[in-house]
Amino acid sequence: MTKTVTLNNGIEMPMLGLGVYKITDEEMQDAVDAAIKAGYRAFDTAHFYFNEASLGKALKSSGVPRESLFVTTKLWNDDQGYENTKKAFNDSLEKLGLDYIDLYLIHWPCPDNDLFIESYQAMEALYAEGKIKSLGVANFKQHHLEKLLAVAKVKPVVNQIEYHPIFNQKDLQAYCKAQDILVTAWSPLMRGGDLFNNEVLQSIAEQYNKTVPQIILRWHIDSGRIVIPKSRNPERIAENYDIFDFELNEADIQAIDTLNKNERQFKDPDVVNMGDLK
Ligand SMILES: NC(=O)C1=CN([C@@H]2O[C@H](COP(=O)(O)OP(=O)(O)OC[C@H]3O[C@@H](n4cnc5c(N)ncnc54)[C@H](OP(=O)(O)O)[C@@H]3O)[C@@H](O)[C@H]2O)C=CC1
Ligand SMILES: O=C1CO[C@H](CO)[C@@H](O)[C@@H]1O
Repeated sequence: MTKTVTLNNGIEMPMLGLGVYKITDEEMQDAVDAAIKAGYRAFDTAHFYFNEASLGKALKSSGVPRESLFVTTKLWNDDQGYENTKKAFNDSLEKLGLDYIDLYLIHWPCPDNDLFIESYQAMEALYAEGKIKSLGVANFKQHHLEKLLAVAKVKPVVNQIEYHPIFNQKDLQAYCKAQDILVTAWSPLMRGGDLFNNEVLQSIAEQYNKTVPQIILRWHIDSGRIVIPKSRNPERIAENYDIFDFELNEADIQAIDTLNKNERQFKDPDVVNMGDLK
């Protein structure tokens, strides 16, 4: 049974969802079927992933009632600005085949265009119309949030940021917590690879009779972060969900915290601008 968390607007959000970046249209139906079967009800996509239509189609064919699903999508950098945001949102809504989005995020703050306030104001208008149930941001550093919070009428519920054992953003999470904003960890598994061979993680995994990815995901959840691991593989999708029958003790959480090297795997949000990442 998924653990949920209550957002600052009273809405319940699952703490584990399926990230679908790089899941192709051809792979989507099997991935969604496997996820629904395992118990996932939350899905994280973006205009930038170019798979909103196949995600929407797969969710529809799952037969799960709309009110039991939690769908997140994101405003792409090139679509920032008041009118552009409304247009981009409606486009995402149509592609997903939905009549509302559970959580809509500004994907990157984009310091060069300084449009995120305007974009957010358009999102507030869509929120008032009931087309977006919760508003949020992604890749916002503290200074971006301060600027937004100074004018926002509706508080963002989450900030979705890069977070994994090698890049631990504890200070930003603490700032978000003080503002009643939750952190969602993107690349929660650091996209796998060498991290899975880490000896500290392997020894904790043995102790709990779990796999390293399961330990990392549990570390996030036990530290108060929502997670959206991506997998296209049905076995790994199920494995990543099978983490609700144990909790890490404080010593193990701290041992994983000490793996931090402050190394982003991706660009600093202060240098990601409109037109980047095409
Ligand atoms: N807001 C933002 O700017 C960003 C948001 N995101 C969101 O976060 C989600 C997750 O992040 P992502 O960058 O995809 O990286 P993840 O940390 O979720 O890692 C995904 C990779 O790990 C592999 N993997 C997943 N589970 C396992 C497992 N149990 N055992 C072994 N390998 C595994 C997957 O391979 P396989 O598929 O073959 O199983 C894939 O290669 C994205 O899909 C997206 O929704 C991501 C980046 C930026
Ligand atoms: O959501 C995303 C998926 O990952 C990309 C990096 O590989 C990011 O640029 C983007 O923000």
